Amino acid sequence: MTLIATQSLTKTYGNQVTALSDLTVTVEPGIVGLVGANGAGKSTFIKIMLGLLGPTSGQARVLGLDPTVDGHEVRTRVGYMPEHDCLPPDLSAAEFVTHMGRMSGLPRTIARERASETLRHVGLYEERYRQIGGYSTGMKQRVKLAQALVHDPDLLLLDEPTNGLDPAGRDAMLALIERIGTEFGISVLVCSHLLGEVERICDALVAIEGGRLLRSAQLSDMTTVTEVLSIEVSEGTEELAARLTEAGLSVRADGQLLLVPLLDDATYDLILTAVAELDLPLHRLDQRRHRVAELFATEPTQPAEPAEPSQPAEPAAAGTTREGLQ
Ligand SMILES: Nc1ncnc2c1ncn2[C@@H]1O[C@H](COP(=O)(O)OP(=O)(O)OP(=O)(O)O)[C@@H](O)[C@H]1O
Repeated sequence: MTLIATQSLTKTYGNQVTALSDLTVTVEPGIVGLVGANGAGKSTFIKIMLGLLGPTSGQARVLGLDPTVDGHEVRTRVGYMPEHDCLPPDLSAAEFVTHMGRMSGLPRTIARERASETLRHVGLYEERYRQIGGYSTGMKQRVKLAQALVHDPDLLLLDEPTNGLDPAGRDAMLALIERIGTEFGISVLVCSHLLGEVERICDALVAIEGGRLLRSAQLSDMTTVTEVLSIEVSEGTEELAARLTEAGLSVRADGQLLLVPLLDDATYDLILTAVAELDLPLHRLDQRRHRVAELFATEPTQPAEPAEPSQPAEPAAAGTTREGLQ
């Protein structure tokens, strides 16, 4: 079942700011990244899906429901982790998550049990009776995740879940989201301006820019194999580069890697012969895959609808990363 489907969705704030513009997209089950620079329209998108904001024009369906009409039902089936800190400092995590469970319609005892269970899933079981005000940023993010999970939703909407976390905290949060998606079978839409981060855990990506759809695809379709061989030796990289150039190959260095166009099978033979003759420890020799960020860096914008001749879509600057999307 399609989780989210929008048709020409547009949202303007006070006739001045266009946060979403003619956005037509579908989100299928799995872990899906909604990526875009700050201000691209991700939070607006989520709030419309939850029925917290109405669109200016266009339609949205979430789990087959229209959030402008069935907002309450949508919110009972969807968990939401907001971007900003919204936690009461003088309540314990157990009290707060139980309260949120009650707000979602769970009976008192069930809400208490589910709160303990979800706090265990997010790794806060031992700390659950401490006041939230004394928690670290990472712990607060986990409380926000627990309250989104407490009513056992079919879909989680997470707005910048790694905000404010250090690298280890980010890794832990991403691992937790991945586990929720794979082990619990709950679909997740993760909003982030950090493309390199979400691509690690997502099955599919939806990229938006200035409220418009940039690209929507399965991750596997985005990481296509290229006609370039990537070579890594533990030592003697420069020596090998020189030898391959002598052999007539066009060699490009990329950090510790050497990149060589794959012309035919003879290219493999030339490389293996050079490595053997120089007696170098070969660490890796494989066909390079595009990284997702490279695709965003070099491909022109694909408008959702054909652009008006008078208003051509602006291509992305070749060879640069999109501003703010890291
Ligand atoms: N309540 C509002 N009133 C006016 N403009 C708004 C409002 N909320 C958002 N905007 C504007 O709409 C645009 C999209 O904002 P939105 O918060 O949806 O983007 P975002 O991708 O979630 O970015 P961020 O991660 O920085 O929140 C921005 O230009 C923002 O300034």
